[in-house]
Amino acid sequence: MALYRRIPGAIAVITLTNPPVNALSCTVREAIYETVKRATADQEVKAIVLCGANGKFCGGADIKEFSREMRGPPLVPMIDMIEESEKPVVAVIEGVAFGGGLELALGCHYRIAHSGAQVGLTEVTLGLLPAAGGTQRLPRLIGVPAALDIITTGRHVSAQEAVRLGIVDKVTDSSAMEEAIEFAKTVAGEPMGPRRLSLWTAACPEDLDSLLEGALVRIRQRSRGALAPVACVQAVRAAASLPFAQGMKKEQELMAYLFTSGQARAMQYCFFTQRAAARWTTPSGASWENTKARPVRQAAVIGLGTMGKGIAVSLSRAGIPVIAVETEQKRLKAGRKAVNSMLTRESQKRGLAEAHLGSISFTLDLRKLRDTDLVIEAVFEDMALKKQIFSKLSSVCRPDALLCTNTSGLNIDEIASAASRPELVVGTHFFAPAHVMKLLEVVCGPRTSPVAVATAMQLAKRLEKIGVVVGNCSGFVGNRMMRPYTEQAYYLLEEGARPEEVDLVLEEFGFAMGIFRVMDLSGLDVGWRSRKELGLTGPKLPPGTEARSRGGKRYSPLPDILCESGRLGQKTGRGWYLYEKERVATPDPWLQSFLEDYRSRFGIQSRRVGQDEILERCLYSLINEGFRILQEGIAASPEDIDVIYVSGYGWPRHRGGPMFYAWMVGLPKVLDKLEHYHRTHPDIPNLAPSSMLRKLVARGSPPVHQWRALIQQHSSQL
Ligand SMILES: CC(C)(COP(=O)(O)OP(=O)(O)OC[C@H]1O[C@@H](n2cnc3c(N)ncnc32)[C@H](O)[C@@H]1OP(=O)(O)O)[C@@H](O)C(=O)NCCC(=O)NCCSC(=O)CC(=O)CCCCCCCCCCCCC(=O)O
Ligand SMILES: NC(=O)C1=CN([C@@H]2O[C@H](COP(=O)(O)OP(=O)(O)OC[C@H]3O[C@@H](n4cnc5c(N)ncnc54)[C@H](O)[C@@H]3O)[C@@H](O)[C@H]2O)C=CC1
Repeated sequence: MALYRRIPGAIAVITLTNPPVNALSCTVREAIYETVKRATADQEVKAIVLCGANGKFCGGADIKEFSREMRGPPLVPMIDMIEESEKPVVAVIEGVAFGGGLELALGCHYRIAHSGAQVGLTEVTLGLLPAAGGTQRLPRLIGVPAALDIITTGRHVSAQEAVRLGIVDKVTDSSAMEEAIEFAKTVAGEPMGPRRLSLWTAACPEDLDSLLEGALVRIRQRSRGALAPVACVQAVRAAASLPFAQGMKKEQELMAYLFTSGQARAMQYCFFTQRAAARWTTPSGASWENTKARPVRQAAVIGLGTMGKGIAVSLSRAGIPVIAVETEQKRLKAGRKAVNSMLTRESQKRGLAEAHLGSISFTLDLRKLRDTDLVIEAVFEDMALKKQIFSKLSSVCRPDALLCTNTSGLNIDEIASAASRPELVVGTHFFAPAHVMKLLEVVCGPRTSPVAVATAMQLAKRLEKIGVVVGNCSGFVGNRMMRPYTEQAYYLLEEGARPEEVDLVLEEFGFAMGIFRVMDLSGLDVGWRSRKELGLTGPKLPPGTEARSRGGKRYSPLPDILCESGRLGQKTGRGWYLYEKERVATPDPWLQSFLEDYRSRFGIQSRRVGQDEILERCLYSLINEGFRILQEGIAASPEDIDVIYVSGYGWPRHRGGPMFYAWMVGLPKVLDKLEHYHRTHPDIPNLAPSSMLRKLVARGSPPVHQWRALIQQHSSQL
């Protein structure tokens, strides 16, 4: 709702009141209409101040209403009514003004913000565009280039930047409300015509076409295949070239197109599932509601390699003092140098004084960890080494210290068996680069206590990451699902495809990089080491093992052969691609002839593999593994799997995540295709459709949010 009150000085104050973010629900819109009409009709009122309750102006339209039939007064005429008011309307922006919230403020004649506030037209992140006049008013207010950037990225703009750009008229460190009231008194009675943005003309550069073309290029790089940012560019073009009314018409047409698109549905699904992941539960009844996290006042990181460095930076950035441990002086020195320069870059980027960062001390002595509340181990992926460290930690650390491992797939329970308090051992699987990537898989072993889960999830929140609780199995959720996906990619090469063909299909789907480019970037030796560890290749492989079969199942030795010949990816200048210029992947003629020789050596008839087959075999095998994970209770819900893929593996947000995508495609189609590919390749067992998929199809393919009820009938590993 919106509360109305009169205060001395002939001011009416209208307060949006819809916790937690004062979203513009049907009731709120009705109340705004009514209160603005009341204020404009009241002869005693000379100016109107519009604010939000509880220190937040407005989080925009009520996203929950998008999936229902629209009721109540629409936003556009409501904002027009405010703009047309003869009495000045001053918006008080505290907390946030996002999406429809900022559009509402743009309809007001003045905007006064608190210095801690943020504004933004965030609709593009929900698969939409700012369709309450935002695409037309913002370019008129701040010019086309700056508006184009804000509208197509949906980025959050600080109050300081907002005043610099002219989005708000004034920023204050003290009470924005008081400032706005005083200001309103000074402008009461002035003509409001010049303050109506709909009457302005957008300042437009001469080279408008090249500006818009440049934006489209960046959009294709950032989010290939996404409809909303492209529609945003079209709407801004309308603002630059058409009168306001015609621009508004274009905005509405584009919105109608986006609103009913599967992409908008997928992105709104992502918005809610990301938040739902924090509400974890385990079948034992433990949950985020009934389990208190332990306070973390000091943390430690063991190992300052690729991951440890980023983890230490993340902790420090959250204001947590860190002790970083290495094995030898040289590595410690290198780690310290790298961490310090990352922190300097961070503080420059965020405009933070270094004093706001948690201090980091560096040591070779594990005994220095006696007072830490939480330790994160990030040493080599080696079970014996990890067990040795956990055993030492048990004797060095306080008995209640939480012991976390960053293993990317080893058995948490086996690691915990080396600790004296296995219930305080939990997996905290960060993703590279750890100070950038948002995902944190919180891996719960059979003996992990609820308090350990709660503390790790609380840590995720403090580090501004998205924590998702998963069960203990080889590769957990994310990496386990990657295995069948990468295997299919190798098999496709064996059968006749080229790496660049596979990558192109995946990039057209929306991944920022195809799988072969990803492997080249992270290093082919990562998977090679793990295959050697598993005895699939290398010295542990029993003599006489067939080259293309392991345990009666198909196996591709292609990546092993590449590694054996020193092709480890970007770092060696060649892998699946050639890198003559740093980081620029070019198809390698050597690889092409190597693949031809390989096929003829093994009598494989090369064929043209179609784009549909590439996409279906890669994605459906990954999705099928997701169904198995659900069936085994390794993930609590399909939504959790989707959050993991969108926030940790570059799955395009506008496709919702693998499980949501499967539902959008149609579960019967996914089942059909898997059956077909499994018939064609009976030696690839993970193409056999999982029983969970069959069950869902048999139940009529219910929407994703109903799967959880079916899954609960299965055992859970959480
Ligand atoms: C605001 C935040 C920054 C707050 O963050 P934080 O404090 O961290 O809290 P959260 O955990 O994120 O949120 C708390 C809680 O609130 C819920 N929530 C947040 N925002 C909203 C919202 N806007 N609506 C509903 N609920 C919201 C959130 O889900 C949490 O609850 P939980 O899920 O239960 O845990 C942060 O929340 C944030 O960033 N929020 C989103 C801000 C945003 O993106 N806003 C934009 C919304 S879209 C918008 O405003 C669009 C428009 O204005 C356009 C309007 C035009 C509409 C016209 C429709 C015309 C259609 C024509 C089509 C015709 C089709 C046909 O022909 O049929
Ligand atoms: N590299 C990646 O992309 C990811 C790795 N992981 C996991 O994170 C862990 C670390 O991986 P990386 O950082 O890539 O390894 P890395 O090889 O880059 O670094 C490991 C570091 O640990 C140090 N170390 C080894 N033994 C030690 C000991 N006893 N005490 C203190 N330090 C010791 C080494 O000196 C080295 O600096 C592994 O378990 C890995 O599986 C998880 C997610 C992603």
